[in-house]
This record gives sequence, C-alpha cells and structure tokens, in this order.
Amino acid sequence: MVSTIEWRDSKVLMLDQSRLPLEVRYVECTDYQMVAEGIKKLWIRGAPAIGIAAAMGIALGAQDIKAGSYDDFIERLELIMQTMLDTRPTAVNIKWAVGRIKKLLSEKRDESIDNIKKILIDEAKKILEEDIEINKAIGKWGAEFIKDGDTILTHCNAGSLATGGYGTATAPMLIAKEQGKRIQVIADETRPVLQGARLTAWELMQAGIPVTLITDNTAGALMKKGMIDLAIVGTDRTTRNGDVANKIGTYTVAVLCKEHNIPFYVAAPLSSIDFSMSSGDLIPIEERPPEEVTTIWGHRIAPDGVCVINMAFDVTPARYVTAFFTEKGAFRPKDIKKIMREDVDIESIRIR
Ligand SMILES: CSC[C@H]1O[C@H](OP(=O)(O)O)[C@H](O)[C@@H]1O
Repeated sequence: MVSTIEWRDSKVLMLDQSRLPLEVRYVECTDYQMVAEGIKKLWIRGAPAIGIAAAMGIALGAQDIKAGSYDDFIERLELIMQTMLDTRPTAVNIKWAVGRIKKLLSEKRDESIDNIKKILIDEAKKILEEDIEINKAIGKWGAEFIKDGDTILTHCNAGSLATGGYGTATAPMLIAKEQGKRIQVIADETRPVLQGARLTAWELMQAGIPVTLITDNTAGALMKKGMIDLAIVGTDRTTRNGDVANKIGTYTVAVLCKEHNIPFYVAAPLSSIDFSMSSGDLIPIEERPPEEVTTIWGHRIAPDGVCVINMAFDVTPARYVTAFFTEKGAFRPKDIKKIMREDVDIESIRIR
C-alpha cells in the first residue's frame, strides 16, 4: 500500500489521489500554501488525512517564520493555522489538529523558537503515527460485528487513503479478513469524484478483499434482493448527539438500510467527533465546483452552463445509525456524548 502522506527531508510528501488509480504520483510540498492547495484540490482527502496534512502544513510553515519572541511567533503561526482551517469546512479534523497544536504550544512558552519549530514537526509525525494505531483499534472493535460470509456495503473512501493508513471504515474489513472471515465488499462508485471507484476498489483489491463496484443508484436494488448484510461508512464530522456528516449519498444509504433492516455502522475516530457541536444541523456543508459534476477528468458530460448543486457531504441523523466504531469501542448514538466523560464506566456503554 502506498503512503498517503509523510514528512520527508523537511518537506511534506503527499500522494496525489486525484490521479488514482491510473497514476501513482507524489507531490512534494515545499511550503504550507502547497499543502493547503493539496487539501482544496483533493490531492489529499479524507477527514483524518486532511487533519494530518494540516498539522504537517503548520509545521512546514513554522520553519520559515522569523520571530523575535514567542508571542510574535504565535501571531504569525495563527495565520498559517487559519489558512489550513479555510481549506475545507466540513471535516472537523483540521479544527481538531489546530486545537491540539495550540494546546501543545501553550505549554511551550519557555522553549526557544527553534525548539518549538522542531516540536511542531514531531507533533505532526506523532499525529500520523497515532492515527494508524487508532484505525487498527477501530478495526478490532468493528470486526466483532462482521460475520463469516458477510457482504458489506461501503460508500466513498474511508480507507487507508483517507487516513494515515489502514482506514476507518475499511479497518474492520481488514481485521475480519485477518481473522479468516470470508467477506466481500460492495463499493459505491460515489459520484461526483468517484472515491469509491477510484480509491476504495483499488485499495481493497490490493488488500485481497473481494470487492464489487456499483453505481450509487444500485445499492437499494441490491438491498431489496437481500445481497447486503451490513453497511460501514466513514465520517467527516459526527456531533455529540450522533448525527453524521459524510460524503454525499451517505444519508441515502442510511435510509435504505433502515428500510431493509440492514445494520448501518459508522467508523468514527475521536478526531472526527465534534463534542462541541450539539447537532448535525450545525455542520457546515462544503459546496464544491460545478465542474466536478459536469465533467469527468476534463471530459464534459453535461450541457455547458447547466445549473448544478454539488454538496460534498450530507448529514445522516443519529436515528439511522446502528452503532459507531471508535478506538474506544463500539457505541450506540445516544452514548457518543458520554464516551469522553471520566465519570462514565466506558464498559457499561460499550456494545459487543
Ligand atoms: C475516513 S473519513 C473519509 C471521508 O472523507 C471523504 O470525503 P472526501 O473524499 O471529500 O474528503 C468521505 O466523506 C469519507 O467518508
């Protein structure tokens, strides 16, 4: 499996996912503006992955700051942080990464500027390394809900390429396979930019997991035929009441699952849960360029000048979610708000 992103020779190396699966090409980001461009243009995408990219972009930008004092340094660094926050509004992971870095910096007021610059690099690398371990934990908990012989529907790409590695929605699939369970995956192509067709199918084939690609509007018919046993998707931002912002079309899958009594699971690292937000109605939904809908890789497929709605995400209400797979375990939507509380016995709300 290729790496999504890494810090190499004082630069940020990111796989250009917009060209996959036809071309494996890396972009060497030499400044934070290039990292921000990569997030906006979906060279790197996926909630955890863009959180990692933001942390690396902030560390990269920090190296060029010439500041006479800690306060001066922080003031200049905050402009870089805002650039990262302004790239894509829906995934909470960039806000999460910025918050983590700000907390770290608040504890380093007595460090030299040069040391702080090194600390930022180390923290960005740490966020990447931790992400992979978090995903493996999600996989362990989620695999308990997968039986031998199951067919799993997934939407968009919440795989290794959407993270630092291993994926969130794909992690339970990978672990289930390692456990010897004979599973197969049905992957929605996921219009408009086809993360399912281009990325999920590519990843799962490399992982040796049988995968069948379908158009998004095929999922309901397969459910009606009894061909889907469960669905697992990722999340860009889950609010504390259990509402889920995820790739456009996820809400459709969730409603269809409810109609057909098919379990609908959301793989949600804590970095993608916004405990400060009470409801999914408050999540900003990214609108992307109309060309993503009217063209495919530069080939026009719709009349010039046609009106377009291109919402990159939708929000699935908590009532459609069977359970969340997090690194702390599997939980029902009603218990999401409790998982960070120290007065709650986590075992009492975990489901198996
Ligand atoms: C593991 S989060 C992946 C999440 O991000 C995707 O959106 P995008 O490709 O636009 O970044 C999609 O919502 C996935 O579920």
